[in-house]
Amino acid sequence: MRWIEVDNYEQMSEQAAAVVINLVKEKPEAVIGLATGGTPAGTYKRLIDDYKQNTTSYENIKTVNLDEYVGLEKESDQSYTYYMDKHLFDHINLKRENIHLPKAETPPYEQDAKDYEQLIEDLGGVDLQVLGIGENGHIGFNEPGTPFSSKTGVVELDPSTREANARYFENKDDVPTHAISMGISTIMKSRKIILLASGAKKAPILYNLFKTDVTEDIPASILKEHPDVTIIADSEALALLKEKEGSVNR
Ligand SMILES: N[C@@H]1[C@@H](O)[C@H](O)[C@@H](COP(=O)(O)O)O[C@@H]1O
Repeated sequence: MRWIEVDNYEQMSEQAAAVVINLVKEKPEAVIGLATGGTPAGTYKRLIDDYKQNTTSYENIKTVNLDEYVGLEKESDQSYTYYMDKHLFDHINLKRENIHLPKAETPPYEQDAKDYEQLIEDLGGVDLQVLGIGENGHIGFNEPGTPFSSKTGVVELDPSTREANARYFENKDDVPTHAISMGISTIMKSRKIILLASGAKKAPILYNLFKTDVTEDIPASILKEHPDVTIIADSEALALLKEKEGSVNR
């Protein structure tokens, strides 16, 4: 696991976008795993700027998103489908048929999850997975305690995750209780992973992640067993770690 410290959100976004753009140039038919949330939004903005300025083409790129809320209509402002359209897909030349998110709109959700796992396999696996991290160490929507062997499935959201994501909803109670998420074993099959973190709220979990052994209590800790993971985090997110351990650029 490689740790890279950058000054701020803008630099984190810049570096993450550069990793994606390099892959798109090297492998124009790559499969890219994408995340939602506040953290990767700046990365997507840079991908759009680069697309407009340098005409980097996504014509043959395929995308698979990590997760989607169960039971929300795709058109709903809070669905991850809507998020991805608004923040990225509407602005670059990805083909609609190459964009994939778990369905999760209406039952049978378990079947949707199985189909999604199969789809990722059929695409040949993920070349690059972009990850954020929950304040409790979740990746995708795999909450603490999720078995590392988990495949894509229907997962229950931790009350703390619903709380953290309530800012995107009108009402706290509107936050769905479940999601379909790529499993931890699914994420681990990605050939390369970048995990992004920004802001003081992520400082405690990054410190815990750095210090911990691999444990299901901190889902992101499994990434220590992956051969190609880079954490790109800003100074605020690394503040506690640096205070206690010194430099993290290693
Ligand atoms: N399912 C998503 C995760 O993929 C994301 O990494 C996390 C952090 O979100 P943010 O980037 O807004 O802090 O939130 C959500 O729960």
